[in-house]
Order: sequence, then C-alpha cells, then structure tokens
Amino acid sequence: MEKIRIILAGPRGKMGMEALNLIYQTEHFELQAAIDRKNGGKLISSIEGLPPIDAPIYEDAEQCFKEIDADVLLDLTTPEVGRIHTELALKYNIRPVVGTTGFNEQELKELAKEAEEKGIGVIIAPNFAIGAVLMMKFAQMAAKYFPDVEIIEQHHDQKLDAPSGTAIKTAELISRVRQEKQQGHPNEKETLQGARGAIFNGMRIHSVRLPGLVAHQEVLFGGNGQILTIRHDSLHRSSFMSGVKLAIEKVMNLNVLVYGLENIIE
Ligand SMILES: NC(=O)C1=CN([C@@H]2O[C@H](COP(=O)(O)OP(=O)(O)OC[C@H]3O[C@@H](n4cnc5c(N)ncnc54)[C@H](O)[C@@H]3O)[C@@H](O)[C@H]2O)C=CC1
Ligand SMILES: O=C(O)C1=N[C@H](C(=O)O)C[C@H](O)C1
Repeated sequence: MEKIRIILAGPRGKMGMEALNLIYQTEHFELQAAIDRKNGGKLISSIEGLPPIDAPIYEDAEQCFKEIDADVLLDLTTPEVGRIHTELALKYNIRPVVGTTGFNEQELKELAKEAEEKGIGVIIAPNFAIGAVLMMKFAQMAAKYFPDVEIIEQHHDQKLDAPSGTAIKTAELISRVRQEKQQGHPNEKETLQGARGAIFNGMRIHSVRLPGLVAHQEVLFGGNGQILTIRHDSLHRSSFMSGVKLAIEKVMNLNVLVYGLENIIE
C-alpha cells in the first residue's frame, strides 16, 4: 500500500498525542511534519512523551505547507486555528482532515466551494468515534417519529466551544427529517437566562462541562407516555482513532468536502 504522507497540527494536545501514536503504529502512514505553537525547529522525537518519529516541528503553518511534501493535513487544534490551517492547506493542495470543531455553516459552505473548485478532498468530522456517528444516525431515525427532542452533551472542562460540534451536527441531521415545531409550553419563560439551553431549529441543546468527563451525549425524545434516550460515551480518546484512520484513508480519493463521518462509513 502506498504511504500516506501526513502533517499533524496540534501534536501535544490530547487528541494530537493519540493521533501521533496512531500514525506511528500505522504502516502506511508517515508523519512528514507537525505544526505546533512551540518547539519550532525541533523533531517530534526530541519532545518528551511523544513517539520516536524524526519529523520536524514548524510554528509557521504556511512555511510548513510550502516546504513539506504531504498528502494530508490532520488538524486537531482549536476552532480559530483549525479554520486558518484548513484554508492554508487547501491553498497548498494538501487534503485537510479536520477534527477540530467550531466551524459555522457559512465557513463550511465557503470551504466546500473552495474544495470543489480545486478538486481537493476535505473531511471535517465533528466526531470520529463510530459509536457517536451511529448515535447521531439513530437519533435522526427516531426524530421522524418523535419530533420533541432535546440534546444534552457533556464534556471535560477544558473544551473551548459550546455547544459541541457533535451536538450541532446531531441537531442538523434531525432537522432534515423532523417536522419543525415549537417545543414546551407556548408561554414558557426563563426566570434565569439560559435555563432552557441553546436553540437550534426549535430544538434545545444543553452543554455540561465538568472535570472527569471526556465526551458524552444523550438525545432525549419525548412522546405520549414514553421517553426514548439514545446515548453515547467516549470514555477515552482512543475511541476517536479508528475514525481518524478511516478519514485519512478516504480523503485520498475524494475531490469534494465531506462534513461528517456518516457520509463515508459503509
Ligand atoms: N472530531 C472529533 O472526534 C474530536 C474533536 N475534538 C476537537 O479537536 C480539537 C482538539 O481537542 P483536544 O486535543 O482535546 O484539545 P487540546 O487543547 O488538548 O489540544 C489542542 C492543541 O492545539 C494546539 N494549538 C493551539 N494553537 C495552535 C497553533 N496555532 N498551531 C499548532 N497547534 C496549536 C495546542 O497547543 C494544543 O496542544 C478541539 O477542537 C476538539 O473539540 C476533540 C476530540 C474528538
Ligand atoms: O472537545 C472534545 O473533547 C470533543 N469535541 C468534539 C465535539 O465538539 O463534538 C467531539 C467529541 O465530542 C470530543
């Protein structure tokens, strides 16, 4: 199998470290370089706790894309940085695989247009865990029969974006099949602002942030005398790695932007 040459952005992050191990252990993956906020000019192998890969670290993303021959950028950074890296990678004809969350609809549209014009594959996956992708698909199935739905997502307290990318994606998938309706009592009033959560097309999204949590989501459907709960828990970040591997492999044969792993799993 031909090697897939990868640039990883965010190698010292929680996801980045997990991804480095995946790349190190996958025979047909090769780390060409990493983009980090510090350690520019050093090798990944020289950083304590990182695998023994002799790939250079760049602090300047554009310089990295200019100097390094790579097939794929894997971005696991922060919402703002992820957006910049994705655009830059496209400029240098490197296929972005983006786990970083926080892209809005307009940004996704613009990136999709750019990818299509250039004929370059992009995968933006709000959640790489196969179980989470199934949870979203099952929720979409259920919403056809249960239009009253609320989403509760729970994450570790270091998360920068709220609601989570997964919660937004779930609400989007549900919106495609759910008859729009106003939920709750028509005269409902919040006596404490935010008590009822965020609203996405009439659906409520509640975000919990606590130390000890990793990534969890419940989709609650209410009907006559019954409640259906669909729940997924990522207990460790290794849960995301089979999806990351699949996305890196699949993006090689794409020439458009794909948003969500559900569009590439068979
Ligand atoms: N799609 C998915 O399945 C998953 C997505 N995520 C998302 O991935 C992103 C990273 O998550 P974590 O690893 O938990 O966060 P983290 O905070 O542990 O790691 C982020 C890393 O990005 C680095 N970084 C920040 N600015 C940078 C820059 N300019 N250049 C290079 N690196 C930079 C930081 O130094 C840090 O090491 C978040 O947006 C999170 O929501 C997290 C888990 C799963
Ligand atoms: O920040 C995280 O941790 C996660 N972010 C993604 C999201 O926003 O949905 C995926 C997963 O939930 C973990």
